[in-house]
Amino acid sequence: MLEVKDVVKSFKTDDHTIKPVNGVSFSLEQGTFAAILGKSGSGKSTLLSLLGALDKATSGDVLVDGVNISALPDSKLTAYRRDDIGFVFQQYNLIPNLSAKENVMLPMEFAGLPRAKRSVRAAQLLNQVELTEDMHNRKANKLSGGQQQRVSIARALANNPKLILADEPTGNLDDETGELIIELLRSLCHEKNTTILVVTHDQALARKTDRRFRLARGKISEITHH
Ligand SMILES: Nc1ncnc2c1ncn2[C@@H]1O[C@H](COP(=O)(O)OP(=O)(O)OP(=O)(O)O)[C@@H](O)[C@H]1O
Repeated sequence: MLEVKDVVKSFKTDDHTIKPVNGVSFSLEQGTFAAILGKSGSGKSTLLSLLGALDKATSGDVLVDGVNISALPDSKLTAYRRDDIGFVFQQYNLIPNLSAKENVMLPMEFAGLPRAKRSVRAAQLLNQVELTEDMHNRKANKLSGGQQQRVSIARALANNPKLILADEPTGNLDDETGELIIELLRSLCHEKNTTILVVTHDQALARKTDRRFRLARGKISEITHH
């Protein structure tokens, strides 16, 4: 469902051009839990932003379910980001003074789902990520890190995306909470057949994935299957 073909991203600085992503190709089948690993500066976040259409590749193609997102006009990219991709961030990026449920309802509102349906679906998703009901109406800034990450995963699932992209989802959590979040992502992947790609330094997280891609200086240096 994801095909990345010879993708390059270059930036011009004052006196030279740098290529944080320099000819990356790989593919992922639907329902795969995959990780991108690599040292700091190896190009992981840049690659993730290309896959999520937060930035445009300089050359190469990114196909999601057969649609080449590198060729989509800007007007269609907004809909792609909203409908086809779920984002999970290290810092959760919730709206602090909205409740857990309101945070999850927000992307559904952008997608035009009627209010009553948004409310029911948000509650279902929060139950799915095992956030207890007494937390649903609690403001995001009154939740623990692990609880906030659960809300952010529920929000990522809101519009039933084809692909979830997660940048260091356990980076701000203690080991035990991180472990629970890893298990949650893994079960979502395998039970709901969602494709999840995480960028991580967390070895415990990487060990739980089905496929790992190691980046070094903007290129894939190693692929591991499990
Ligand atoms: N907009 C930009 N302009 C110029 N250089 C950039 C830009 N974005 C990223 N880079 C450079 O590209 C390289 C790769 O950055 P990237 O953030 O993708 O690495 P990373 O592997 O995610 O690192 P980390 O693990 O530290 O987050 C770095 O040297 C960075 O400085």
